[in-house]
Amino acid sequence: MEKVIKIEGGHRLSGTVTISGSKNATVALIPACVLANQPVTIYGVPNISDVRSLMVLLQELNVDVEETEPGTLYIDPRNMKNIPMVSEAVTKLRASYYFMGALLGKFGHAEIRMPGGCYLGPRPIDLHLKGFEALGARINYENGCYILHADELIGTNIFLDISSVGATINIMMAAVYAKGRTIIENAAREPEIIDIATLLNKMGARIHGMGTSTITIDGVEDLKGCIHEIIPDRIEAATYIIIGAAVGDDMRVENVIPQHLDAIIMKLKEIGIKMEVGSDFIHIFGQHEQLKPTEILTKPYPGFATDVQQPFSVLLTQAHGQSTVTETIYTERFKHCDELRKMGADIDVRIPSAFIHGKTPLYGTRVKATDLRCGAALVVAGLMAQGVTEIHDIYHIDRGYDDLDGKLKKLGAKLWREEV
Ligand SMILES: CC(=O)N[C@H]1[C@@H](OP(=O)(O)OP(=O)(O)OC[C@H]2O[C@@H](n3ccc(=O)[nH]c3=O)[C@H](O)[C@@H]2O)O[C@H](CO)[C@@H](O)[C@@H]1O
Ligand SMILES: C=C(OP(=O)(O)O)C(=O)O
Repeated sequence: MEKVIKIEGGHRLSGTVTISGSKNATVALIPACVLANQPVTIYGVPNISDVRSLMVLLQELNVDVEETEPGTLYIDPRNMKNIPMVSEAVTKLRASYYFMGALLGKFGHAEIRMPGGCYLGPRPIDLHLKGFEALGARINYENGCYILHADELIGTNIFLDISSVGATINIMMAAVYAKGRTIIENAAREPEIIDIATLLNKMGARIHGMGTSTITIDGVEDLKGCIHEIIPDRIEAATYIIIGAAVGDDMRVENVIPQHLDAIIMKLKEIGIKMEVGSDFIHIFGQHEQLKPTEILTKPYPGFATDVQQPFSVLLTQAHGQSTVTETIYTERFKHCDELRKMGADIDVRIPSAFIHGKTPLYGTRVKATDLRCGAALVVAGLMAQGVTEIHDIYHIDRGYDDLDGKLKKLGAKLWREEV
């Protein structure tokens, strides 16, 4: 027996949806909290399975973690024990690898098995490991487990060959207690990185330059507790804006930082979506004229986010003519195209690009969420399709979308979960 999401398509949506705290910030903020020597409270925590997996991992490390009210986590690492992280929970998400940087930074020692997360093609962690080594760590890989050890971490200059989000955050966490100054060059500039650095600075870290490609970390001796509110999820926001563009009559997406969505807003306007961009909301006006095709090239922030490419592609099936989506981050991130084809889309994939020929009607059928944003794409497609779409492997979707069903139902969508 498996739980699936069923969506009856063809209903127009309207009303307001409120965006939750950023998944990709949260999953790094939680491991970052163990660097403190006193309790930390974080607000705006999304109710997603990645957070529940991280709570299990904290408990295994004997960290006191409590959801004091919905969306608020109290994390007290004072009785923490640095035991090897080999449980199943590590493999449930990508971000468990942030415990490498956090534990290495705090204790000079970390043992952890290979993380999980979406399969988007190969996802090496060589840049994380090279960064730790540059700070003075020795790394062994034994029985499926990374063992990182340093008698002392010493600040140094680290140039990232690729501006990796994960490597930037992991190195930042390892370096907060290092002796002297660490400079990360070609650092990633994603808003989530600013959020993690802000949390660490509230604790007493000395990090500068976050949000630029040069981040400087001056090591400190102690990190205290603090309170922190997570930034809104720009990928969840983009997903609902795309839903508004696809099937909305008049939809308002609230709790967004529009600046984080500049590249996506530009593309939506380019294909013919009409919207008002407010200070912390985006209003999508319904019923657009014939959509125009476009070309998308995914890029690190502030470029077009790879995580949005998949749901955006669904919208492009409704544009008149050929659109091209080219991946420069994860060149194999096109599994959603196979599923969309089952629903009637006309898409050729020649890696690293997908060629989408529109406009084609979409029909409900049985499809599989092969990864998180493929799942999001199938939800968008299901809302647009004629008939009922049955989405399998929905655990991927639940990793990253807080109260998806509730939010969509409030907007007038017809969807439900069923054991099949
Ligand atoms: C939890 C989280 O925040 N996940 C996001 C994060 O993933 P993640 O942090 O894993 O992605 P990275 O920014 O590290 O990856 C960018 C590129 O660098 C490559 N690379 C990365 C590290 C490394 O050591 N070696 C290497 O070659 C990757 O294969 C990829 O081609 O950023 C991705 C790119 O915006 C998003 O799709 C994910 O949603
Ligand atoms: C790929 C993603 O997540 P993760 O890195 O956690 O697998 C995503 O959020 O689209």
